[in-house]
Amino acid sequence: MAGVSKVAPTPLLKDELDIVIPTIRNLDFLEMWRPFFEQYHLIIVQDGDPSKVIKVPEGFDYELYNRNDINRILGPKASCISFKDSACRCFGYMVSKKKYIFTIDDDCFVAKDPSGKDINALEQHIKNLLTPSTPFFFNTLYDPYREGADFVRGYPFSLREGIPTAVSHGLWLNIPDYDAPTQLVKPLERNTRFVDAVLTIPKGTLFPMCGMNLAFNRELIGPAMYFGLMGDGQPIGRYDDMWAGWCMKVICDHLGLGVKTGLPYIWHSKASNPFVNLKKEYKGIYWQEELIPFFQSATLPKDCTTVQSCYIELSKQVKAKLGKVDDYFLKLADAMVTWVEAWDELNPSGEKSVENGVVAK
Ligand SMILES: O=c1ccn([C@@H]2O[C@H](COP(=O)(O)OP(=O)(O)O[C@H]3O[C@@H](CO)[C@H](O)[C@H]3O)[C@@H](O)[C@H]2O)c(=O)[nH]1
Ligand SMILES: [Mn+2]
Repeated sequence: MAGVSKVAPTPLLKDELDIVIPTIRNLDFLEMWRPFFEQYHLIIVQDGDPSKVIKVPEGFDYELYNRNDINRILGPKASCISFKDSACRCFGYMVSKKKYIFTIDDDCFVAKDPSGKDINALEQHIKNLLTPSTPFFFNTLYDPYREGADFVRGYPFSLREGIPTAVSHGLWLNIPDYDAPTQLVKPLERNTRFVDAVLTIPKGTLFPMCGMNLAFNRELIGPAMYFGLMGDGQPIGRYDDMWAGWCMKVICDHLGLGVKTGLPYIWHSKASNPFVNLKKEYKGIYWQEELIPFFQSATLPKDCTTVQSCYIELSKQVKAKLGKVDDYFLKLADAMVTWVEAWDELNPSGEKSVENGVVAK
């Protein structure tokens, strides 16, 4: 029948996906997401003062963890979870028991597509995660698995099966995720450009992963999604998601897992203070000129076949090669090990080998 879509509806995955929200404020923003989120279980990671009561709108199914809970559950290993920084969200990844995670900031709202339709960001992330990635050969018509697109002429048929997708990185309308210097120079700049595309990030290419609107397959890559030590007592902030993205991408490339970026968009409503951000970021702005070459040249041994073993190996290389940049990286390397130990303690199902993107049973 004309006009009837032959495309299967996107599975809800409502019992296989947790939504992780780091927060220091009441979660009124959930009202706007209610049509899309109400069927899902939320994991709220309350940062800052644990005695503050976070109000969650009625009708949502959630568990909430504050700093007292984190300390109680992890004991001394809680030292690897940041305090007074959105990096605390990774505790939610660790305590979840679901296959998929979607994490979103509490100042991110439902965006509209050019037709004026509300964007179900979660549905698009699920589509991205359930369809393969193509990191080995670039498809010029973007996502070949999308309705109305395909592989173009010259695309090797031997590569058209693609590989499993581990991470789906969404974008933001209105306030873009700019660094502090850019925010200072362009305080009024707003992102109004809706680009209707999903791209696989090619193998061997790093990217700046933003934690604001992000989903991933926890079973494939969860142990690598450590949002590095930031915030209280740390010399740097706002590089938690960047650190996770660089470690994750090196491991995904090694294990044959894919990473996508593009749709879905959310509406990012609040620009954090650029001066506060500059104070948090400034060391990272020059450190990253040494960090990026480190990750670009990082190689993992063939016998690293699990995410955990890859991550531990990476932490050793961080300690050996980045300790000279600053003692902070010696502490971060240790925190990476603590994170994996804590992960395995809370997720005793054991390490699983990943061979060419396929998790061993
Ligand atoms: O100490 C804190 C501060 C904030 N949060 C929660 O984290 C997110 C993000 O907070 P906010 O929107 O105020 O900050 P942004 O600068 O826009 O954050 C984005 O930039 C990067 C920071 O690393 C990251 O990609 C985004 O988070 C909100 O949910 C706050 O409630 C916190 O937990 N602790
Ligand atoms: Mn924000």
